[in-house]
Formats: sequence, C-alpha cells, structure tokens
Amino acid sequence: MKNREKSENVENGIVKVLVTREEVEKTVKRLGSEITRYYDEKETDLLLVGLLRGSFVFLADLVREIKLPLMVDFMSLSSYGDGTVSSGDVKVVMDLDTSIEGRDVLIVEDIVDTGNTFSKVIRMLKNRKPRSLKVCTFLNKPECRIVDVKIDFCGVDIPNEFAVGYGLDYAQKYRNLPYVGVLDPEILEE
Ligand SMILES: O=P(O)(O)OC[C@H]1O[C@H](OP(=O)(O)OP(=O)(O)O)[C@H](O)[C@@H]1O
Ligand code: HPA
Repeated sequence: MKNREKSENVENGIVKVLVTREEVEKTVKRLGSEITRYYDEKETDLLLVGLLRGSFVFLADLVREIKLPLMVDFMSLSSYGDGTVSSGDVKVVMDLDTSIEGRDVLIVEDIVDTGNTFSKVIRMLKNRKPRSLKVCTFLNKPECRIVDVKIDFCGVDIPNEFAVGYGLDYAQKYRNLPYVGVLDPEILEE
C-alpha cells in the first residue's frame, strides 16, 4: 500500500500504541482528583489556561474530572513550524482574553517535549502577577528536555518518539485519535 493511501486511514498510520484509550481515561481521572485535592484546600479562584491547539481534547476531558468551580481560557503559541522539530522560537499567536492578576492559574498542555513552550509561557504569565501558577501536562518526554521545567501535575512519561492522537498532531492530522500512538516513520519522511 502506498504511503498516501496509508495516511488517509488514520488508524493505518500508527505503528505502536503508547497510551491506550483505557489508560487515557484512568490518567485523566487521576489528574482530575489530584488537582481537585490540591486546590480544594485553599480558597481558590481557579483559571485553567489551555494551550492551543494540542490541549483541547485533554482539557475538555480534564475539566469534567475537576470537582471545583473553575474558568477556562486559551492561548495559542507556536513552536513546531516545520513538523517534528522544535525551533525553540516560541511565538504568541493568540493571547488570553482574561486578566490573571490575583488568580490561581493552571496551565494545561498536551505534551512537554523540549520544555521551550512551557518555560516561555510560564515566564510570560508570571509577569502578570497571578496568585499562583501551576502546570499540568498529559504527556511528558523527559529524554527530550532542553529547558528545565517543574511539572506540578503530570500524566504519562513517554519515550523519545513522535506521538500523535488525543490532541497531538502531525501536519494538523491525527488529533482525533482516542489514544496516543507513534506515527509510521515513512509518513514523517514524506
Ligand atoms: O516542549 P516543547 O518542545 O515546546 O513542545 C511542546 C509543544 O509543542 C506542541 O505544540 P505545537 O507548536 O506543535 O502546536 P499545537 O499545540 O497546535 O499542536 C505541543 O502542543 C506543545 O505546546
Ligand atoms: O511528539 C510530539 N507529537 C506531536 N506534537 C509534538 N510537539 C512536541 N512533541 C510532539
């Protein structure tokens, strides 16, 4: 089968599953409980900041597992202009709508890879004087870290392979897979 035909069927482009649908569900529930427990002890004014586009699937599931009043806002940053390699040059494409001054902000990501995106957004949001600033990611690739970032709520550690699904894309595709998989290297080379 030709690569083009393969890539038209998303399931066919996947060579290995890294996080199954069941593991996704368990992980999101665990993170929801941890976050609920952490903020529950304080008088919280919780704002979840989702980083577009990758976090939208995880964030939609996560908010339903957090048993606290909260608000949601989004930012869009871009770092992977050419596909699979981080340029290290993170740009703000769309900023928040809301002021975060004096609020408890939880940044939500689909993946921390080099750490460039998180470190940039943390620096930027700290300047806006939130009461607290924590970070949550569904996936973590510790082997790829270039910039050190402290992750407060971490889903699953994965190896150094290009992951797609559950919000993560390759060339804007595969975000709709309900699990996380590794893409066929032939497709990456196309
Ligand atoms: O730790 P890093 O090396 O910075 O990589 C992580 C970032 O890369 C991806 O975003 P991307 O720029 O691909 O945009 P997307 O969210 O729209 O997929 C991902 O969603 C994270 O935001
Ligand atoms: O493994 C990845 N997959 C998709 N997007 C990404 N952005 C950083 N790392 C990845």
